[in-house]
Amino acid sequence: MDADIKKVLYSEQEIQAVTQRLGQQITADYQGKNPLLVCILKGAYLFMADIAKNVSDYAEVDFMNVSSYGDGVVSTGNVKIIKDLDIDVKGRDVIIVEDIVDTGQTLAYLIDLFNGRDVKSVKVCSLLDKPEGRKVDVQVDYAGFEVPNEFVVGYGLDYAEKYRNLPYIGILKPEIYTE
Ligand SMILES: O=P(O)(O)OC[C@H]1O[C@H](OP(=O)(O)OP(=O)(O)O)[C@H](O)[C@@H]1O
Ligand code: HPA
Repeated sequence: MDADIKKVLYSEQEIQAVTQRLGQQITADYQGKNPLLVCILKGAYLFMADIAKNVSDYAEVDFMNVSSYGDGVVSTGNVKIIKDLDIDVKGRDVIIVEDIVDTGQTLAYLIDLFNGRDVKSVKVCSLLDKPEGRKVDVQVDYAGFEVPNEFVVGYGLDYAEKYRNLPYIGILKPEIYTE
């Protein structure tokens, strides 16, 4: 699998350190509240587990599966809900847990959706931020690492469903995919 990776950007150890830092920040900011951590599947499945373990105050978790990339490396721009939340978000302090914010289209869609469902507040925690990919202006409140404008995989992120189980974040060799 490593043969498909051009460069490792962030090791498992570096990711653990950043999830600790973000978990501590969230714990401090939400003291006395009961935030709902919303994991955006599938990409955020590993990050969610690490963030949840590092939020030391009381928090609830729920899962939503949305997709807009299909099997390609370019967003279709059409965000589809594959699985919705189980918990009612009305009046809740929601923290969206994402693996990456790239064009920003998924996040813009989700923020609109949750505001329409009358949340008390909505913030965003993303392991990766790719600012050069942005097509829609969205803000990441808790960001792990900035990545360059290349297709990255690992630690939850896929190309055509592969590489999600890599324990690190790496740049995929361009010859592996076709745009
Ligand atoms: O900022 P954007 O350009 O919208 O990209 C970010 C989204 O794309 C990926 O999801 P994807 O649609 O690939 O589904 P997946 O999480 O199941 O892989 C990723 O997990 C984010 O949710
Ligand atoms: O760079 C990326 N890699 C994997 N999934 C993604 N979804 C948006 N950008 C990316």
